[in-house]
Amino acid sequence: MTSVFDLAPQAPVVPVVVIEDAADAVPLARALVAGGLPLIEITLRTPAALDAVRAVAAEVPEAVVGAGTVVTAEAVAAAAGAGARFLVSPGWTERLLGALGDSGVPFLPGVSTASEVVALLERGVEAMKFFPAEAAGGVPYLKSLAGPLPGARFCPTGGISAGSAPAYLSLPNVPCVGGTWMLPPDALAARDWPRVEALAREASGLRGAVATRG
Ligand SMILES: O=C(O)C(=O)C[C@H](O)[C@H](O)COP(=O)(O)O
Repeated sequence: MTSVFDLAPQAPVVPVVVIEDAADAVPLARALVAGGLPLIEITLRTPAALDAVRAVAAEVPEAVVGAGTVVTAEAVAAAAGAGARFLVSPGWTERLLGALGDSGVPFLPGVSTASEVVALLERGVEAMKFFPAEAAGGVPYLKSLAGPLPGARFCPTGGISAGSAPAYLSLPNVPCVGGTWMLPPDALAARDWPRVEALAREASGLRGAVATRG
């Protein structure tokens, strides 16, 4: 199955969106895409989330929209039905993993310990979300996993900022990071899409910053 990491390999950052009004989804997604962040995770934390996924899938073809906070088998079916092209969960259980695998949609189950990583590798899953990234050990933790578990690749998410993202992106086992810093609540409340686009553009340049730093 296609890995989430192959859906938009040029995008170093996955914006994690919490949406209150589905009508905001399309302009918000367009701003993120224009800023260079086509991979967009809409969390299933609000009643508007599935409509938002549906709208972006239908109206913003340049975006690769996914669903986050997918914690039940029922949510897997709902998100896939709404057109989510990838699914993200903060954790996993056997039942959830079974539903994710059966959906045919690329997914990132969340892990925060070495044992969980081993358990997923044992089940043939190599793409994972590292959550909550900063609270669970951050860059030193992921650096420590790279030696014994080089097959696992992570999208760290949780507490990451524009300042801390480059250190994550410099790790060999981190193709991208997730975060909300390009979506400040006041900009969303004001529907300030140009500001979101500018912050997205800054975020999309972060891998370049890592590369030039060597
Ligand atoms: O909703 C989910 O499924 C989650 O796992 C939580 C999100 O990844 C974090 O809420 C990211 O938010 P920041 O910490 O602001 O970057």
